[in-house]
Amino acid sequence: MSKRLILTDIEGTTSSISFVKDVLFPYARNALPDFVDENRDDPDVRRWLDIVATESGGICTDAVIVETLQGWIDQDRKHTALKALQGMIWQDGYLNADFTAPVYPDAARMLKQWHADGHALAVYSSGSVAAQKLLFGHTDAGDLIPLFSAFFDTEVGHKRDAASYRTIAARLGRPAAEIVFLSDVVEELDAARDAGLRTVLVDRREDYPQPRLGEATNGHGRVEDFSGIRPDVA
Ligand SMILES: CSCCC(=O)C(=O)COP(=O)(O)O
Ligand SMILES: [Mg+2]
Repeated sequence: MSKRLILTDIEGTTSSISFVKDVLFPYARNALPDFVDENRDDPDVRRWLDIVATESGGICTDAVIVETLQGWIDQDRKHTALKALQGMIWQDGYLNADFTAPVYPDAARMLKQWHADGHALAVYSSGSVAAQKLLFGHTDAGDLIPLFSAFFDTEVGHKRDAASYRTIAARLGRPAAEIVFLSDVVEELDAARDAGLRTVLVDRREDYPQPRLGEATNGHGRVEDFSGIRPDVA
């Protein structure tokens, strides 16, 4: 029997919510106007701006699109267009060393350990695949990208839809029951379990000061850091 594959979320699971909310989101919010000014004719950028315009009721100026996107950042919308544009903007931040990505030490340690033990590792986050690779390529524990064999974002579907996890299992070529999904969000774990994946709630004290116990875990195994996870008995 092959070793179980570990599929992990990022925000609130491998990295703190505060890094995303207090560093990444404000960086993208501030940089958006200049980024759109400078890249409005790049087809890879225009494509996403036009999707935002369509969702905002049709024809609108780029200034309105920027305001819409900034509003979505404030609301933490997990919209694929926003996430794609954020990923492009964060590239400058990582390459200019404006920030590195903090990964919880237990997460970095256990991801390396599981990889060395022969478990395949993959990522599923609302952040775009490009943003995921930037983050794991520039962590405070070094470049962690070689640990992962696949990356998935909301182009496969939303994280609270069971169909997304079925698509991921099919793309990975693995039975759902051989995949262990790690997340801080119970609704995401519910969707993964509906698709037949194994699930673990990562309930970090730094991100969730009130422990989620009893009914709040909705029957998912619960840990406070990665050292409590046993992939082969999850
Ligand atoms: C990939 S880093 C950016 C994180 C982000 O934008 C986000 O929305 C994180 O959501 P997650 O699904 O990782 O909780
Ligand atoms: Mg999360």
